[in-house]
Amino acid sequence: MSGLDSTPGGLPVIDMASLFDASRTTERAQVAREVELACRDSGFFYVTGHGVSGEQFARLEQESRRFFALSRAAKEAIAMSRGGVAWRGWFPLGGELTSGRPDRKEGLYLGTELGSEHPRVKAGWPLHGANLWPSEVPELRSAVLDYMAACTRAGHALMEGIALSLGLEADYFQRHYTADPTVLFRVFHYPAEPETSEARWGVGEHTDYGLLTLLAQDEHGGLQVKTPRGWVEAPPVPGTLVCNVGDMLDRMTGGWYRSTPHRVKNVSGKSRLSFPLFFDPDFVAEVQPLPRASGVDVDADRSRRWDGASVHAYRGTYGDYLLGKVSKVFPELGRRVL
Ligand SMILES: O=C(O)CCC(=O)C(=O)O
Ligand SMILES: [Fe+2]
Repeated sequence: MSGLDSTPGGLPVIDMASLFDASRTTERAQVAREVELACRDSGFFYVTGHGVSGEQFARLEQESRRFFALSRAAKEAIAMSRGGVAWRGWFPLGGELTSGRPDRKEGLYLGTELGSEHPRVKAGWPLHGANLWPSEVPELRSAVLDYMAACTRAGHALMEGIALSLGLEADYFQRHYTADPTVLFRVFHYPAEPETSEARWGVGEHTDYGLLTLLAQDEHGGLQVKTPRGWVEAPPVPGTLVCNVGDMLDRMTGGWYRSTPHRVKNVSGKSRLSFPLFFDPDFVAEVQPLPRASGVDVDADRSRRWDGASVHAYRGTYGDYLLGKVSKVFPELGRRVL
């Protein structure tokens, strides 16, 4: 427990424990109010009571550090180019272009572990398949899979809180979008930059694509969020996850909840690790505006959207939207899949 109500930059810290227990109606209603305030303001908030243990996080961090310390050749053995259409594996520093420029980070792309017998894998669906694991750090596999399982449970619970905050039944998202969520997970390493360097962006300004992102970060910091009051730091708070609204929730709510631009610059002088889990709609879901009955006027707030209306304009499935986005940040892979 952090014991904090908010970070120095004003991002709220919400105890979400009651979202795991449907009988705690009063507390859940209170959490829903806090979630609503956060989503109406910056679209960013921290959570405690998320069910990911300190031990799970510590193992994830430790094994990830061991992975990034491997030689380039060892990391290249699981390069993304070997992951095929599943879009998994390691990419080097500068290998991803979040806002059209190379990011100052390396990373490991992961997701729901699906075997070759899974119907979607058999049918060759992009972004579905097996993760690539480094043979030199075999412990990384269970550390990642345990963490992802716990964090995905937190994602389901949080979506109940978000549904309640929008005046919907708690299981609204589960019923319509996330019975089989698209879960992508990344392990990022932002190397220490020399103090004199013009510190380029670790990740350029962007919004996330899906419903909700749950991010664990080490103690070094560097994440920045564009709030209505300007850019603020989202500093590390031990034991918390940083959550933010993605484009699909913005789309469903007509901008009532905001998918907020954020970026990373590692100025700590240390090597920083972060672990975003993207909790997103089923690949085949067609994401629709919320029912009017929820009381949210999905048209009213469209103009608040930071980049005009792009997330509201597209047609198709979440998978189509995601592939369009991913092919911009990884042009090489995009050419292979699309
Ligand atoms: O590393 C971080 O703190 C944030 C990463 C991020 O924004 C992303 O992967 O979408
Ligand atoms: Fe992001």
